[in-house]
This record gives sequence, structure tokens and C-alpha cells, in this order.
Amino acid sequence: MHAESLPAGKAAALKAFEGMAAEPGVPKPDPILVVDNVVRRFGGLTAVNVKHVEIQRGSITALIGPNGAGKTTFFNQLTGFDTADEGQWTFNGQAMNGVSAYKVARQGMVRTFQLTKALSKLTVIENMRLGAQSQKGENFFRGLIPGLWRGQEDEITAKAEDLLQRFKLDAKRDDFAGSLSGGQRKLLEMARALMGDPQLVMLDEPMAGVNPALTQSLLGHVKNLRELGMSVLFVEHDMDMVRDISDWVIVMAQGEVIAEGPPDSVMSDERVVDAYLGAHHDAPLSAEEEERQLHEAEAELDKESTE
Ligand SMILES: Nc1ncnc2c1ncn2[C@@H]1O[C@H](COP(=O)(O)OP(=O)(O)OP(=O)(O)O)[C@@H](O)[C@H]1O
Repeated sequence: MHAESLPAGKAAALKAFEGMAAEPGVPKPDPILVVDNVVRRFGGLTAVNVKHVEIQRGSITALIGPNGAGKTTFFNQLTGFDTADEGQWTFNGQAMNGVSAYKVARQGMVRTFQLTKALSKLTVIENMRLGAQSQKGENFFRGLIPGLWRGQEDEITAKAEDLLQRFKLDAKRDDFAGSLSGGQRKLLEMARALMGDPQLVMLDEPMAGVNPALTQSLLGHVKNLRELGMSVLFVEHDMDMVRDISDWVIVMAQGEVIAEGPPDSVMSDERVVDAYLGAHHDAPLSAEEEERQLHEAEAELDKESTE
């Protein structure tokens, strides 16, 4: 397909990556997020150790990697939900390390959340309103008190209703969020994130638990964020989705960024294939490995019976 026939957002995003070296930490022409030397340790385990990474504005960037690679921990740090042991990062040129989650959201960097048990017991519209309040760092229940807050409340409700319509959730307005299907929950998570008019939307596994019937609709909504001028960074295990919607892919393994590049080439990169295979614990065991494990188990049993 020629760039001219692509939607404006997609064409511009692809143009920005044209000719870019596919290597970890490669500089981007207009980064919205720049990360340097971010480290997070849990006891003896270094869960995140990202030297340098840049996220291009106006693009859809996927963050992939095997289980336990550190993707969620990295996401949590960038959005103020976890503290980094070391490192700095800037959003729109402003230092963001040590900034609390709601202030990060207010600056325009918002992540989606899976519906927790508590949120499932609220209605869809209440979830949306809560999205606005929590991004402002305000108390939700104080926001429900009539009078002083009413004007602001009306505005928030109107905005929530607009978004619910856009995400085709308006018929579910007064249903409990817990009664939504997997795909509808994902739509609600995305709609809720948009309550704060983010510039960078960070999606945590947007396709997890989504019925194939809703896949295209969800993909369409993510692409639309880019058409509306937002930047998207998402963590995802579904490689079809990654291939379909991302302009650029960043790969993490064992806490580090090990590769970057356009979707097709990065997924066939030897380092990436190795990282996934190395982390694939379900792979069939070789005959020697099976025998070794058997001996180990027998030795354990022997030890136990003599103790
Ligand atoms: N709160 C914690 N305490 C101790 N270890 C943790 C904690 N959170 C994460 N870890 C460890 O840090 C490593 C990275 O985990 P993380 O969840 O960030 O990986 P991930 O790439 O998001 O994995 P997945 O794709 O399975 O969600 C893992 O080894 C995990 O066990």
C-alpha cells in the first residue's frame, strides 16, 4: 500500500520510522517519552534494566517479550505506580521520575487497568466518572456530593456519555461493569483512560480475554487513537495484533530492551526468537533432560525416606 492511501496518522507514523536503524535505544525524530537507565530490583532479581529507549509521538508502539521479561513492571514505573531504584525519564521533555500516578495522568500519560473486583461492582458510568476523578487525584465520593461539585460533575458525566457512545457501550451505561464480556471490559478500560484527555495512552494487554467477534472493533479503536493524534504504547502477547497495528516494536527480555524495529523484521530477529524460546518452559524436554530430572526426583525421594 502506498503511504498516500493510508490514513493520515498511519502514514505519518510510518514515515517517522523510515530508514531508522533497528537497534535497541535508537533515537526517534520526535519522542514523547525518553527513558534512561531505569532499574527495578526485587530482592536479588533485576526485573527491569532499561538503558535507553524512546517512544515516537503519534505512533503505535508495541512492547513485547516473554513472560517475566519486566514489561508490566516497566509500565508501572513509567506511570508512577511503582518506584524505580534508579533512572530518569521525561515525558514531553519534563522529568517524570518520582512523580505520583495521578500527576503523571494529569500530565497526559495514562495507562489502562484491568477491572478489579471493586470496580466490577460499580456501574459502567460510575467507572467512567471514577476515571476522571482518579486522574485528577480527587476523591470520587466527594465528587458525588451535590452542590459545589455539580457543575463539574455534569461536565464529567457528559464527557463519559460521549465516550460510551463512541465505544458502543452506551446501552450498558447503568449495568454493573462486572457483567460485561471480556471485550466490552477492554473497551471500558480504554474509554475510562480517555476521560483525562491523554496524549500517551498505555494499554496493558488490550486483547487478553477478548472474543474474536470483538477483535476488529478493538483494533479499530486503538488505531483511531493514533488518528486522533494520540501516541499509544501497549504490552501484548497476541502477535497477530502486534503485527496488525503497531508501527514499531520494542522487545524486552530479562528486564532489558534486546531489540527494536518494524513488526515483521523484529519478530524474525534471531535474538527475539531465542529470547522467546529460552523462556518457553512448556517446550518438550530432551531425553537427557527428562532423565536428569527423573534422577533428581529419585534422589529427593531417597533423601526424604532416610531423614
Ligand atoms: N512485586 C514483585 N515482587 C517480586 N517480584 C516481582 C514483583 N513484580 C514482578 N516481579 C518479578 O519481576 C519479573 C518481571 O515481571 P513482570 O510482571 O514485569 O514481567 P512481564 O514481562 O510483565 O510478564 P508477563 O508477560 O508474564 O505479564 C518477574 O520475574 C516477576 O516475578
